[in-house]
Amino acid sequence: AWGYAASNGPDKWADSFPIANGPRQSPIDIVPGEASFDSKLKPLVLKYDPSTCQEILNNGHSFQVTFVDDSDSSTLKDGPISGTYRLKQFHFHWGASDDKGSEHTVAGTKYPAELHLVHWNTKYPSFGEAASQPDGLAVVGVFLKIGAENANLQKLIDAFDSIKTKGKQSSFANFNPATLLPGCLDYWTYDGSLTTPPLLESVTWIVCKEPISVSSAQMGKFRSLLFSAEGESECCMVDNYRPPQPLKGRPVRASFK
Ligand SMILES: NS(=O)(=O)c1cccc(NC(=O)NCCCCO)c1
Ligand SMILES: [Zn+2]
Repeated sequence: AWGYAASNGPDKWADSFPIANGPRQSPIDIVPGEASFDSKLKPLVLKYDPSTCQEILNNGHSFQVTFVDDSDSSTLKDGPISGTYRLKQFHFHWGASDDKGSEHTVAGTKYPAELHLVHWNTKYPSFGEAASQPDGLAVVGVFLKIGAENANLQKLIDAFDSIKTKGKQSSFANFNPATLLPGCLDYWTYDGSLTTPPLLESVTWIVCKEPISVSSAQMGKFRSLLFSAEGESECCMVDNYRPPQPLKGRPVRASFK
């Protein structure tokens, strides 16, 4: 199965998922000077209902907070998209040290971690259906930068003891993902893909320019999670990021000057 080790990591994914070398793969290196300001881009409209927060789980690749998505309670609208996209889950990617970990990079700069808020287009019947459509998903990416301790991230970290190993999950209620958004919602947007297998080219990427803070000690807690299941030899969950992929002529637009 795929992972992030030398034997099954990003350089090997094309063996089982040939779309890995496709025309709209993610992540990318965002070069601000080459992005074009588009005045037609609208501000993001994110409406999240904490009561839709369901559980937190270790899926063996990251930890994920999953939401009830059977109604339009938690949605993303406007921005570069048309229609209504429902929040399904959010998760993170991070490094073994504070000098790497994000998937997108900004003019080559790597952040220590990146948050992905995953939404699916309600013109399709489910996440699974939407994930196979070119306009099926919209993922909001938020960079994490080392600085002050983040009390909102700490609520997630406090649940880590119950999801240390692959396959563990626990109930997680009343968390408001809006508390993880930066104050300014300026963004870059481009057409891309899932950054993990099956690497489906169905994602409108919306990457926020402004990072949120995380302390180095809090990053240390992220690194205490395990890729391995209970009873297996312990493998720290670190470096679960795909490096930037070729842009292949895609435009990157900016919502700001
Ligand atoms: N990293 S990401 O592009 O935001 C993204 C968003 C939604 C799904 C995925 N990838 C997957 O669901 N892969 C299937 C198996 C993952 C762990 O069970 C990646
Ligand atoms: Zn992700």
